[in-house]
Amino acid sequence: MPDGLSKRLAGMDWTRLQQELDERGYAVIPALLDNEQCEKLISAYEDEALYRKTIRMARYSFGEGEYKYFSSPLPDLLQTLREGLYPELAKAANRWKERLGRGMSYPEQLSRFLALCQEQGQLHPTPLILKYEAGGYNCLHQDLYGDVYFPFQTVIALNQTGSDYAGGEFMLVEQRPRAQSRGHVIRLEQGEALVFPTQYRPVQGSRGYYRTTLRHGVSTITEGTRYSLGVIFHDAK
Ligand SMILES: O=C(O)CCC(=O)C(=O)O
Ligand SMILES: [Fe+2]
Repeated sequence: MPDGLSKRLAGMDWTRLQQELDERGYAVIPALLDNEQCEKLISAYEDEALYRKTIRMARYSFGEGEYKYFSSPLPDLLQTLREGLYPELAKAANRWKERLGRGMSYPEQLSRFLALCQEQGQLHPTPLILKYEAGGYNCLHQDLYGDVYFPFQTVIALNQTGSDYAGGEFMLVEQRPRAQSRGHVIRLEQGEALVFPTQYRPVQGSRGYYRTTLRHGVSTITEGTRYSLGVIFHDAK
């Protein structure tokens, strides 16, 4: 199964993705997973052996809904996603590091980046599956789990807006220096992935690049149940 995914990743239009990331900070990858892959992930939601931790969001005032972190070793599909997306995103991360004049250098391979996480005691995998029922939502936040962090993350819609649920748009809010915040609303189709900045992005200004701060969340699900898959690259303490 991940063979098809590896091919899909290898055949992607990475040039366009790089351009979109630079121009607006985020990029959509159409049909990254097929419906069967999405449905398999959803049907494994109750298979507790796959997960290391369940978070009920209301308990921490994170929102309303639930998510589960996959345990190590990650299922093949998640390992393939993380490994396959990382190298191109690391190129973008290093380019942004130059533009922002801050941050670490990102190794070319995921395994080397994860070794850096390990050195800082960040040992636990962070990919997660989220489930929101009607009334659910995810407050604006950033996913930082220690000193080492990767500046991009990915979320994949596992079911279909319109037929499986209504509402539940992905929100990205960009806080600009000494200016009002700008909001982006992204409606993802089943199997589509969104690559977005974990914390900052460089924006071209009249005197070079400046930095905006990003937070993401999910608007209220008004009907049905929404499932999503989060692929975060840095591991957690
Ligand atoms: O459910 C979503 O679309 C967003 C999940 C999220 O916060 C994440 O993947 O980091
Ligand atoms: Fe998140």
